[in-house]
Amino acid sequence: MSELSGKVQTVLGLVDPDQLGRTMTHEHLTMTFACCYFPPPQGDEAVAENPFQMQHMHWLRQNPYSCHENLLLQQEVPAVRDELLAYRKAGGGTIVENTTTGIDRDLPTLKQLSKDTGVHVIAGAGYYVDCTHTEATKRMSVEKLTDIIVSEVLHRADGTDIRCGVIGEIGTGWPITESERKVLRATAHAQTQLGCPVIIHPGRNPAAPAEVLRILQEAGGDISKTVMSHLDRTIFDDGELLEFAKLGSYLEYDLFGTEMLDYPYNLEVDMPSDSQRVKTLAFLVKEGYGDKVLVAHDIHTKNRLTKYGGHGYSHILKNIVPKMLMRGISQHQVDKILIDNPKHWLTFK
Ligand SMILES: CCC(=O)NCCS(=O)(=O)O
Repeated sequence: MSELSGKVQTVLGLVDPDQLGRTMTHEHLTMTFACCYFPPPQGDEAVAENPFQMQHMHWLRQNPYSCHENLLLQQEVPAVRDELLAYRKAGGGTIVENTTTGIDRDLPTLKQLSKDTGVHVIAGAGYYVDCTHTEATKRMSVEKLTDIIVSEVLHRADGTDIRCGVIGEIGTGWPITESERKVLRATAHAQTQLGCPVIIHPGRNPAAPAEVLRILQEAGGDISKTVMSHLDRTIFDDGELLEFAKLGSYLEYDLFGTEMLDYPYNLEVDMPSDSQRVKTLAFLVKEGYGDKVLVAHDIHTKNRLTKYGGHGYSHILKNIVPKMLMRGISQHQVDKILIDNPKHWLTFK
């Protein structure tokens, strides 16, 4: 039995799962999203160049990916520290930090933030989407990729003495590229060796989540210990959602706080409101999937910080939980979503 078995691995070391408390399973505290810059809508080119100030934040709410500065969350460490203190005060205990190779994972900063705030932080191993894979990464064999991922969890990552506690978010697009397929197979092989949690960023197509699970399963991955992220912008039909839920992964609604009329990466997508997200959670609970639901905000741009008028990392605890209760989700079930399900997912086998 490995020393990890029955424990959760944070950036400060191993902890007992009962210590985690309320957990957001998909956040970023420091990263860059420059890889996914999207040109502004025609006619708005000048607006996109406005100084990064409060009076321009209304534009960023609808166009977050069209301003270079907005994509540099790593410039906001002091503001994120304040937000984590507020998160702790609001009853939060743990944050899973999903920044992987390709979007500027910064483990020393995560460690310092955890020390400064008392919030448990769990870091992610592995690789983001194809466009961030280096040529060297693309040339690697599945075996080599597996060794790197295993080492990031078992030994250290990025030349630090810090270990990752989950694999992911592993980035995939649609269609899934060859390099992404290799990383998925390596993820499954590493998970088999480690008995660890895995979290996936699927492509923006309703068929993408199931296809990812198929690849993982074929490579020996443990679907019951795998989280499918971003379902709020990926599967919209209730029937399709139930078909996907049957496959057995965790079901994550992690874009709480985002309202965007034109989702630039796929204009077919109507991004739901928070009220619609809560309705979907209630539906999944009613259908018997209460043990599989997870929630988060996936903060990955500056404008979502409270410093810039955004909802911040405490939005779910402060605003969404009361709404869940109002819509008939019991306190017991809320606790499952915020405490028990993350704890079970994050504990090494
Ligand atoms: C790195 C953050 C991330 O991937 N967030 C998901 C954004 S979206 O695909 O849901 O638009």
